[in-house]
Amino acid sequence: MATQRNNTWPAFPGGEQVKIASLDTVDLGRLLTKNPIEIKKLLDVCMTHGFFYLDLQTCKEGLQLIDDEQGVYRFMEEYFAKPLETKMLDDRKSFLHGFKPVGVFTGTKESHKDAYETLKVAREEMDAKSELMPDSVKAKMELFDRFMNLSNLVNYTLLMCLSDALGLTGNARLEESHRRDQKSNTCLVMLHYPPTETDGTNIGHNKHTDIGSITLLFSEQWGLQVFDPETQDWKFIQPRPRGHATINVGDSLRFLSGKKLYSCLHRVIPPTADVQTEDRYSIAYFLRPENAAVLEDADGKVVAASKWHDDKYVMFGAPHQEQDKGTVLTGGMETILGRA
Ligand SMILES: O=C(O)CCC(=O)C(=O)O
Ligand SMILES: [Fe+2]
Repeated sequence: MATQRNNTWPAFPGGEQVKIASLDTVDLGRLLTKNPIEIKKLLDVCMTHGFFYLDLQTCKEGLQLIDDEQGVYRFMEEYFAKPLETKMLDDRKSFLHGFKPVGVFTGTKESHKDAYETLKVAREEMDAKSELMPDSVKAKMELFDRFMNLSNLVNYTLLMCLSDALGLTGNARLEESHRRDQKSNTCLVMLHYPPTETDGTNIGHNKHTDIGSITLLFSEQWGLQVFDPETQDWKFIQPRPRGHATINVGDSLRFLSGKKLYSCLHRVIPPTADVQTEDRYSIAYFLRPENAAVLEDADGKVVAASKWHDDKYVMFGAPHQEQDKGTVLTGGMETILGRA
């Protein structure tokens, strides 16, 4: 039985009525004890929506993650409030490590750039306690190490339950292409959407499917939207702070599952008509396959997981016209869902 720590979730800003996605909730405690009904439910949501809430309040690992989530927000408020010049010292011009300023990628609106900055910590650098990690992260090593380990445990639990539900054995099990001692692009990404101008050139986080296998996402604020194939429009995802994470399947897991699982199309827009009025924070832990894992993409092309990662990041920076020409940005899902 879930101990509900909080079920009064924030209302949409300004009291406006908006379309809200109806997502199922999966229980982490039940998955950890291999409850067959919960495992079946997990498979069903991953085959039909690819997006769901995960209730973290039903096991000690989840409760610790909820507490640490708050610690990470406090860190982010302090970190992103620093002057740009200071944050740029952490810019390693990398898709996997360090700081990225606002405006590197394409935004949600034609001829606009993105409106978010990020700080990334790769799992392999955390595992190696690498000196290359940002000093501010190293100063909070205990928090980040625990947070990333718990996020990893959650995503592996999902992966193992999905392997069970799909009846996979031996090397075909999904965990076998996500071995922790192999090189991968698995990482923690902290995202900050600063307030924007009315007529600014930066807006949102453009529509996309995630590159990797499973994304564990936290945010206490509105802005995330998912494309609903039934109604052919965007719906907001209700934030459920202090108790739930939002989980989604990414392209790599879709491809590894022989396209049985559904990699979901999503984006972030300011909830208040094109202008981000408050600072928005979100935290994503991206579990990705080993770099050498072999994927068959939406066009039937065989690619290494690391190449899919790099190609997709290059596409994030391309103009809309270019993005719309191929299947990379949305993992081919627009052919299935309809054009967003
Ligand atoms: O900021 C968010 O809520 C979502 C970010 C996201 O979709 C991503 O970084 O892939
Ligand atoms: Fe995403």
